[in-house]
Amino acid sequence: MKIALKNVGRRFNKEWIFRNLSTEFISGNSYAILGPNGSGKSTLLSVLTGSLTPSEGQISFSDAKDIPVEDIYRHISLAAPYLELVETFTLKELIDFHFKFKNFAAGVDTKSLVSILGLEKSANKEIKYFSSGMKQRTKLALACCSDSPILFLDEPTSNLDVQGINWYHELIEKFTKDRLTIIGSNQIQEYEFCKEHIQIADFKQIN
Ligand SMILES: Nc1ncnc2c1ncn2[C@@H]1O[C@H](COP(=O)(O)OP(=O)(O)OP(=O)(O)O)[C@@H](O)[C@H]1O
Repeated sequence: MKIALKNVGRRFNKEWIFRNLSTEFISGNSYAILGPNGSGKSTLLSVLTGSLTPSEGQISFSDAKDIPVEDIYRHISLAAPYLELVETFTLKELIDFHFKFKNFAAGVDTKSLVSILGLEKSANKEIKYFSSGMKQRTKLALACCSDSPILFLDEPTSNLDVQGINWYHELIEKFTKDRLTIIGSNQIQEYEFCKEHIQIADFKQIN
């Protein structure tokens, strides 16, 4: 799986968030998109997931052959602060719902996913009663335990305590092999395993 960008830029009104970004994201590698609050990490992630169109330049998705942008969602899993869970579902119902649209990663099923989460006692609890850390773990586990070849994680450790951050590292270790993993972050503990770094500031232009 490959995502290729050629001179890609995105602006909102007259403000360029980034410009002249040419790079490739390739399966088997992990990439960190870095920058302070408001620099454009989520904007670039939205372009890479195909949910936001570049204002200039070209983006292409390919596996053995080209994948049209309107189909790329089939190949992607995403966990992000702006993605809401269905609050009226219990954890088990949420897992069943999610995996109507995605397949489980090898060796995972509903029971083992609840166990990976360490939330056996909350399997029948509605998501609206989950703490913010429990919700964040759930988002990460749903994304990581899906069999999609591309994994996007935006601010993956938000709301996680030290124990939760260690749990995140184990999840990454177990479920990112051979995938294309892209992390939007400004915290080292979220992306220290990523060999490739993209600093949004390197693609800023003064208006
Ligand atoms: N739909 C939009 N319309 C106008 N401006 C927007 C829109 N979305 C984002 N922006 C602007 O783009 C810039 C980058 O925002 P973005 O959310 O990508 O940053 P970020 O690096 O992810 O920030 P954070 O670390 O705080 O999540 C900000 O100035 C933001 O106000």
